[in-house]
Amino acid sequence: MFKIANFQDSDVKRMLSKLLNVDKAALPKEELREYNEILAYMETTYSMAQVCLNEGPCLPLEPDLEEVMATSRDQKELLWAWQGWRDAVGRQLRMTFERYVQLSNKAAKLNGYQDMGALWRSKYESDTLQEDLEQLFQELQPLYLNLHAYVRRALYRFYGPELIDLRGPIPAHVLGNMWAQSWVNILDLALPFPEKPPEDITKIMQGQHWKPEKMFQEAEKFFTSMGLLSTPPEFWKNSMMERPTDGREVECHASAWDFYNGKDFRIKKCTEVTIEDLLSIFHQMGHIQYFLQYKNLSVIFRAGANPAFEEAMGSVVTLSASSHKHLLNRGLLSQQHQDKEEEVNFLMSVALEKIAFIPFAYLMDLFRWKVFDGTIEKDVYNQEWWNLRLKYQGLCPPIPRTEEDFDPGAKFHISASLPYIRYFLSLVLQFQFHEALCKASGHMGPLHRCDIYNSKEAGKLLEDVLKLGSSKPWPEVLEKMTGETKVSTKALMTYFKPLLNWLVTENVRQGEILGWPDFSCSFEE
Ligand SMILES: C[C@H](NC(=O)O)C(=O)O
Ligand SMILES: [Zn+2]
Repeated sequence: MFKIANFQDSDVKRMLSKLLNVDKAALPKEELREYNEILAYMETTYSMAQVCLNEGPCLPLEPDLEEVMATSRDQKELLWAWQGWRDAVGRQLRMTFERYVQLSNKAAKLNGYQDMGALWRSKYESDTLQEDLEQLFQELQPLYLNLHAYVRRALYRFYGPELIDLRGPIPAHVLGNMWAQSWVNILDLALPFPEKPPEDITKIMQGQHWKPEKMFQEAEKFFTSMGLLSTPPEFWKNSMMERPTDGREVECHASAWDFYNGKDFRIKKCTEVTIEDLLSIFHQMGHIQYFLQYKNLSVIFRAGANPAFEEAMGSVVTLSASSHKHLLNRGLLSQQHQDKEEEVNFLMSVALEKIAFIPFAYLMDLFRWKVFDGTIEKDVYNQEWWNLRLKYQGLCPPIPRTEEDFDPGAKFHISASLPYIRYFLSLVLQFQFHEALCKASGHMGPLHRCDIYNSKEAGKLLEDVLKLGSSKPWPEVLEKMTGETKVSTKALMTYFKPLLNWLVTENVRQGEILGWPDFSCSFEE
């Protein structure tokens, strides 16, 4: 055992403190084997699960069940997919998850942490993390509550009062997504100016015969246009860009991989030719760019400044890539000018993706931290999950749930033991980064019209940050990029200001109630 205090050099001290945490490897051999079996079982159950129609085919999550959740407007069909997925996955994982929690906490204690939640939070090197997160969430609440009330009204217009209570939570199966974490797929029901619908970029991509490889090339071109690094030949040879057709069972949830040899970097994704998948590829390419930029650091520093930085790097590029200016420039839109109303429609589409996500991204680890620290005991896992879904997202299950169910297990990151607070922090950080990079690129005008494509100045600023990996405390890295040492919601609020103004006016006009005072979950008879 070495005493870090005896060392002077700050880099050496930083390295040693990181080396001290060996995570699961601290478990005795037998329990480590059991832990790995448990993780393999949870991930395999998730990736192999299908939901079968009475007569006829069984549907996997990607692309089939996600397609149903995104496009069906028949609430019975939506309920079938929603319930079927939770029966096929969540229910199967419940017992295993209880043992996963025990072994995880044992490993955490062996590394000197109170529980696994404390070990996960330690990656942010802050003893005020939870208070800071709650503060960020409170600042974003008005934006979310206005969006929730507006979308609830839109769903009420379509599904009627027997399904939607204008003073209550929204049933979780009609929001266009299996976990109601992104509502972008019901934009058609919630378009502020329906007489000016946005062009369908997926249709344009398919009309132009886009293929998965071209989507990856398009994302890489964005990074190289800024003077950043291109991917090595191994990337194109070793990546899995489509679901295999040779019968191999794969985990389709997109991911990026660093093989830590300076040459082998890969993305695994079951790509469909859609705008949603194109933006997801930009996100994954952001991970790859981070790997490339820090590949010459000592291996202990080959990570993001904190996990949220890793998620934000791809997402910040996506903010430019999804802008009207960029899509027009890349031939994916034909309509030159966007008037004020079309701009509100555009901001609504971004808000349905990003603002709807806020409470979901926050509660995913609020739930797991409480499970790890024992606040949530195993015989109430599911009701506590839904208490959080009601409190933070204003959602209800579409049908009664019991403790036979384990609905959190139906989300990939819980079956794969992947922490999630990184996505909440990334949501705020990516707008802070976007504002800084847009400024560096010389952008003038509203933040939501900025596109940093081709900007060498923005590329240089990004490169200086990416190269540092996790070799410096993240506040120092944040200051290098933005001049600030604290995560701030200011840039996000600036980006959505025009939409919030419109939403508040619209909700006042409709006499909407913000929130869900009728908090009970009424179930369809
Ligand atoms: C937001 C998160 N993205 C990712 O895993 O790449 C998710 O899909 O839930
Ligand atoms: Zn990611």
